[in-house]
Amino acid sequence: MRLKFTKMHGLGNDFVVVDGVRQPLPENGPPLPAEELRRLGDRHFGIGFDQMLVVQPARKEGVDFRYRIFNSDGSEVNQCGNGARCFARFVRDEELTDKHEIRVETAAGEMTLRVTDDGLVTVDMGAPRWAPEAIPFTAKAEADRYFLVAGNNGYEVSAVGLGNPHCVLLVENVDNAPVDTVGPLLESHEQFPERVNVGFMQVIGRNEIRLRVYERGAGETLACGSGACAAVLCGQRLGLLDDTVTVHLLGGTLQVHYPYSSQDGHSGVLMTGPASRVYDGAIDIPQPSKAR
Ligand SMILES: N[C@H](CCC[C@H](N)C(=O)O)C(=O)O
Repeated sequence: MRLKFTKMHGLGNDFVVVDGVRQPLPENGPPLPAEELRRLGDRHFGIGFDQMLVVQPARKEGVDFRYRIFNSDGSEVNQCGNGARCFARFVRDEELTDKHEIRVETAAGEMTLRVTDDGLVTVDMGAPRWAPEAIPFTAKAEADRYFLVAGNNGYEVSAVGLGNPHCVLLVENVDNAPVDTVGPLLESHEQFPERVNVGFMQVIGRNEIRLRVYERGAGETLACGSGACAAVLCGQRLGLLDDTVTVHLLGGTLQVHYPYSSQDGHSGVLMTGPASRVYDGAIDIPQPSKAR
């Protein structure tokens, strides 16, 4: 099978976007066998990506599309902030829609994406989930801070869900934060039954932070949209941040705003940033051997 794809990125968090509207892809489950998806995600043996995004036709009223997200380790996940922006740009570039406001169904629920004339995209990431079981996270009770023991050390973290789980640590300076060591340690911490994205946040002021993220299923990325929202939410909960925050990531800057309330009383986290297209490609995928 020849698979057409588009390489995109949101501040260097990079994606292979596959069009499941005009290509025959499975409606559920991975678009490819997991080992093939991991091979394509490999930056030496494949195309290389942090996540694969699968764009699919809407399957219910009130939404324009559905899209699904696969980490480079093959795991399917429910949320990707940078991916949502690239999805919105993709469907407009491909003339699959001419809307500026796009409703999309994801495994985390429905989201509204707004594409503005300056090429930026604002994503309503939905309301934060603080209850441990909704993150999911194992804890006796919901709290502003949790103390995790990992290896021979203890770590104070905040935890929040945005359709995907996040924990956030405060650091003095992201430049020397222990992302490579503490990131993987906490990513697979037993109190996060579905693993977790780990954010290292340096507070510059009440409207500005620096952030690095060790992503679940992908390792450290140059940017993490849901991670940026999670860090702002945790910083607000700790009384350190105001409603609108500029988030400086390795790959660039996002604007995060919370709370806002739409006409129907919905209150979600708004994230605004760019979405970049790099190139279009096609690759031959071995057909799974037919069962004899
Ligand atoms: N690694 C994440 C998915 C991608 C999120 C990130 N790329 C973003 O922009 O939000 C997870 O396993 O939940």
